[in-house]
Amino acid sequence: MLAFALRWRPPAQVYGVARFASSGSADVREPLNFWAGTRRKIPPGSDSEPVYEPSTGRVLCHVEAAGAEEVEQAVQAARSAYALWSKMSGMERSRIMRQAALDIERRREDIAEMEVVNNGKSITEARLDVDSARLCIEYYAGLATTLAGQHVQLEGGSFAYTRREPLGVCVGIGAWNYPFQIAAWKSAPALACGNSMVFKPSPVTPMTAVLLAEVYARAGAPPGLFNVVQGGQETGSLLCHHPDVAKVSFTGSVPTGKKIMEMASRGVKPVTLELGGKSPLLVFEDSELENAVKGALMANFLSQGQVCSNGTRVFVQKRILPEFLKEVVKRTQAIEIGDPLHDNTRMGALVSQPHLNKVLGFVEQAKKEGATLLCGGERFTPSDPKLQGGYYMTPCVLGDCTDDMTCVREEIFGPIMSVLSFDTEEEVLRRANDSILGLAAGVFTRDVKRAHRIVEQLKAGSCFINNYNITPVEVPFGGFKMSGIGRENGQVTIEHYTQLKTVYVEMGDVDSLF
Ligand SMILES: NC(=O)C1=CN([C@@H]2O[C@H](COP(=O)(O)OP(=O)(O)OC[C@H]3O[C@@H](n4cnc5c(N)ncnc54)[C@H](O)[C@@H]3O)[C@@H](O)[C@H]2O)C=CC1
Repeated sequence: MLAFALRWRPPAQVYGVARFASSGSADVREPLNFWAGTRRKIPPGSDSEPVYEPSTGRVLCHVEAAGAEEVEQAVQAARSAYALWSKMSGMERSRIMRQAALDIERRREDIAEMEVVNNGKSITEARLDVDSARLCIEYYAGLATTLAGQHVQLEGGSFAYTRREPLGVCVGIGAWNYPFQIAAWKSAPALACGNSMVFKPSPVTPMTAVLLAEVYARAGAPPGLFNVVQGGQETGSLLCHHPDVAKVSFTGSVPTGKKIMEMASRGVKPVTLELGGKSPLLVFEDSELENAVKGALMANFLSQGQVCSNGTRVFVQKRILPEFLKEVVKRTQAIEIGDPLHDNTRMGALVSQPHLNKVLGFVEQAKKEGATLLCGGERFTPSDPKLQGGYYMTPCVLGDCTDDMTCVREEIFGPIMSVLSFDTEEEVLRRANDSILGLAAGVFTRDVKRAHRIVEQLKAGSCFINNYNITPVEVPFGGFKMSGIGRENGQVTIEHYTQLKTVYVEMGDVDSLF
């Protein structure tokens, strides 16, 4: 999920001073759990996991998992904050959220750098992620003032009205690919609607959610409004089962999404699920080739390819295939890989060693199944000695792919573009829709009628015409089929974080049947 259009320009005045000129120098000491308004240390003896700096392979710190007692404290803190927050007017909530957005703007560089240190993506992308988080909070701060019910006039002067009420304590569970942005995309609509939140980041990237917690606290949020508990599966499951939790919003893999849904079903709790994708990108022979090539790169190589909405099945109409491949390969080979904290780097490190191994395994498998390796797909070792333990690989383009290959069927979550060819519109639509997933899809064509005809038939939640991976916070984002349930961003998300109460008001006498 690229959160945000690259055409956005940073505000004229950006505060914050770069702390790390290059990778390998971050020093993390402060506790990463946060509830009731402050960072919390977990008592010794709890589970702890090493956290790595993907660009160097260095251990940054150990993250302490919250157990049953800590989860309880965080949920109770969220309950107390909810009692205050849910009674405030939309204007009051909006003011605090706007303060939070301003603080994020001031701390843009600090937050972005910490994201790079923990996730491995380039600083250029991390800044855009932070901007997206800020914009999301600004957007929902605006919507907080507009929440309203309906008035319905009924017979005999009686009437009914609806109240749009918050749900209570909501849980957010995040993935490692957009750690800060996911925390903001989940908390902003939740808080705008009057809920409080306990957020659990991925144990792979625990560092920046706590910065968001500090931002909300500094902005004047009641202690406990946004809490962070660290940990993996166990902590996540404690949260999902907790009787005082009203809703779970999850971003991650399909198998975990199913488990979350099962756990939430025991308490009949609503879920929002943002899951994986294997999205198609359709390039017709009448496309503007340069834009189509740029679109294919944007669809595959952001965040080292670790993006759920990526258009990893690139279908190209036969007549333009040679020219398209030539350009795509040329541009892919020119991608600057290296220290993600350097401004000129366009591709940093993958998130972890096991993940890198898994992605490289997909390249080997693709070769065995008959795909042609057109470029990349190898482990990359930067010349800087500090970076030599990092998890880098060269971005890869696979040609001669067919629909049955593993690289075309499975979500790889790495910088691998699979290119397939097609002849006709009917054929490519059938093949594009032949997936259990349906997060996103894209089409490049100059024919405006074809573009809309295609989009109407694509089974995907987010469709792009003549661009890819642009996700402004004003519009809903989410998947069809096994890519998820519910939406994030846009006005519709208000419905996912509120419930309606209907109030009937009798203006006459009770007309009893008894
Ligand atoms: N759709 C997307 O945006 C993402 C998709 N993925 C896909 O998932 C694969 C595995 O990545 P993971 O980080 O292991 O994803 P995951 O789906 O296992 O984990 C995502 C989050 O869920 C939590 N979690 C895991 N098991 C849980 C449980 N039983 N109860 C409650 N919470 C639980 C994790 O701690 C993490 O915070 C990736 O290789 C990629 O293919 C990963 C990240 C994001």
